Parts: sequence; C-alpha cells; structure tokens
Amino acid sequence: MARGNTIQKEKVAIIGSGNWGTAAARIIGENVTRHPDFHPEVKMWVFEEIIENRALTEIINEQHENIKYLPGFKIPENVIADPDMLNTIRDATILVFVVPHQFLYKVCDQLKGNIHPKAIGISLIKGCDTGETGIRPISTILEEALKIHICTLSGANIANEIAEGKFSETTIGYKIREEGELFKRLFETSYYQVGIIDDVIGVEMCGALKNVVALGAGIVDGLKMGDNSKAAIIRIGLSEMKKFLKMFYKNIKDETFFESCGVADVITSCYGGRNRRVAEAHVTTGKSFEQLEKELLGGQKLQGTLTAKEVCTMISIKGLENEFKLFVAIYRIAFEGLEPKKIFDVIVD
Ligand SMILES: NC(=O)C1=CN([C@@H]2O[C@H](COP(=O)(O)OP(=O)(O)OC[C@H]3O[C@@H](n4cnc5c(N)ncnc54)[C@H](O)[C@@H]3O)[C@@H](O)[C@H]2O)C=CC1
Ligand SMILES: O=C(CO)COP(=O)(O)O
Repeated sequence: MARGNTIQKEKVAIIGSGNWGTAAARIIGENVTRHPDFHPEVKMWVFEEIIENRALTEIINEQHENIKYLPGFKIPENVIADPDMLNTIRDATILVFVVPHQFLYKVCDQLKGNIHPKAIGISLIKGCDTGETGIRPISTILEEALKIHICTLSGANIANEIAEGKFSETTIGYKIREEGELFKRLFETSYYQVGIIDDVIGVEMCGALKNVVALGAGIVDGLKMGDNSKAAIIRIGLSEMKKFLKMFYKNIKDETFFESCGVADVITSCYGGRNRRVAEAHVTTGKSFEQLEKELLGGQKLQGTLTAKEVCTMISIKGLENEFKLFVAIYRIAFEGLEPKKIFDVIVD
C-alpha cells in the first residue's frame, strides 16, 4: 500500500555503489519491479572514477556491471548509475544510504535542503562518529542533517555472498512500523530474509561495533591462536558491544543482540569480513592498516579501525577503559603499536 496514501509510487535512489552498495542495488532493482509500491526505475549515485579510460558510470550503464567493486554480477537494467548526486535523488521518496562512513558528512552537505519533502531514508552504513555530545550513530547524523526519518539495515551480510544468492538474514530497525514494513518489501527476497525491530540505533550500532570485534578476530587469526581464542573474542566482543550500547543509549532492546544484526553479524565478520582479513595481515606482515587497506581491498574501505578510534575516544573521555578492555586493546594494537600477542594479557590484567 502506498505510504499514507500520499505517494502513489515510491521512487528509490541509492547513494553509494561500492561492494555492498552494488549488491544491494541488485536486490532493490529486482524488488521494485515485483512490488506495486515502487516506481520501476532506480537511480544509483556513483562516486565517479575512470577505469581503463572509461567512466565507471558509463561502464555500469552499458555493461550493467560494477567491474571495480562487484565484478562478475549483473546489475538489473532498471538501475541507472549517475555521478551527479542531486540528479540521482531528484523526485526520490526513498533514499538508501550505503557509502563508507568516512564520506557521510560530504554526502549530507550536498543533499541538505534538496530532498523531496516526503522522503524517508534507510542507512546500510556500518560506522559512527564521535562528536562533542558523544558517539553519534549514522541515523542520527542523517536525521539531523536532512530532517527525514531514517530506518537502519544491518546484518550478517557479506556482500559477495548475497550477490551469489546464498541464504542470508538481515535486520531492519524502525521507529514507525509502516516504514519498517515498506523497507522490508524493498529488500526481502527468498534468499535474503529480513527481520524488523523497533530499535533503529541498536541495529546500526551493532553493525558499527562488530567491525571492531572483527579486527580482534583477525588479530588472533594472524597469531594462529585457534578457534577457542577466536570464540573468546566473539564472546567478549559481543558482551562489550552490549554493555557499550546499554550504557550510552536509552531503549536498546535485548532482543536486538540476538537478531542477524547482533550475534550473527559478529560471527560472519569474525570469519569472513574485510576487517578480519586486514587485521590478520597486519599481524603477519607488520604493515599498517592504512597500507594494507590499499594493498588488499582494491578501493574498498575498512570501517573498523576508524570506529575503534571513535569508540575508544569516547571510552577515554568517560574513563571507562576497565569496562571495555577488548575494544581498548584492539585500538592500541591498531594505533599505538601494542604488540598483537598482548591482546589477551591486557584483557586478563
Ligand atoms: N561490503 C560488505 O560486505 C558490507 C558492507 N557494509 C557497509 O556498507 C557501507 C558501504 O560499504 P561498501 O558498499 O562495501 O563500500 P566499499 O568498501 O566497497 O567502498 C568503496 C566505495 O567508496 C566510494 N568512495 C571512494 N572514495 C570516495 C569519496 N572520496 N567520496 C565518496 N565515496 C567514495 C567508492 O566509489 C566506492 O563506491 C560500509 O559502512 C560497510 O561497512 C555492510 C554490510 C556488508
Ligand atoms: O559487514 C559486513 C558483513 O556483515 C562486512 O564486514 P567487513 O567490512 O569487515 O567486510
């Protein structure tokens, strides 16, 4: 049913076209043609790059493939790539935000004041920012900058596996149930099952914090410590995530930690994610995370190191180092030269 009977067909714009952005565009492109709520054309904003003398947008629109960030998977032809952000969002009533979190403010600056009056948004971004008032979830930044309602989507969602159609679950956090249900229709497929819960911040902040825990998993993998040690990282990490969220935000639901965005995403990221892989390489090569991101990820972006910095800034301001020993140890290994093999010593101390 159209939203509040005021919008006949929701027009979707996707802001971002990286690894997950492109995999999500494949799902969205198909679903808008299956459900009557949606206009069948989807625009996707692409941060323009030149690849072998051709613009990435031109390649996507002609070959229907994002050869840099999700090679080998076709994008539906009703998804149109556009390098102009304002053109992408013109007339859009649904905005899907999926840029690496370090670029969010730049996106907000361009969009401010230019959004459809009835637009709502959903953030697929896993990250956060530390402002003067504390840790700011992405949904809060978007709501304040753009004055629109934001839902969040996060889960055990390694983009390539979803592109391959392998069964996965995800979680949508909503404040208004009708909006959560609309986004469920936009994203759900037979192989991508969506749970919804009224906990916008819990859903997205689990996604941000698990990236820090995944760095810890990569560190123990690099040290070849085995599965018991990794299980300890997962357990301690999840309990620090829960403590952190309960301490800093009101109304975080216990159930959220048992959804795909909680325990399931911690597990998948500790076994399969980029943060894990780069942290492992940091231990085995001694190279910096920054250098390894460039060498190993082909333009894709790490989210966990920046998030560790943001989270540990907050922990330090509040003098809570003893409450979050794993987060702090991971931060110190990434940024202060703490020897990786001390990861558990610091926790046990
Ligand atoms: N890749 C994955 O498996 C998953 C990623 N996510 C989250 O989705 C968000 C986006 O991640 P991905 O789509 O994987 O992106 P990505 O990691 O592939 O990042 C590359 C993207 O950043 C863009 N970019 C590079 N420089 C830029 C600039 N200066 N300004 C604006 N954009 C620029 C590139 O054009 C490209 O679209 C992140 O927060 C990530 O944590 C969530 C679930 C799964
Ligand atoms: O969020 C993810 C899986 O749910 C992907 O994690 P990475 O960014 O570590 O690859």
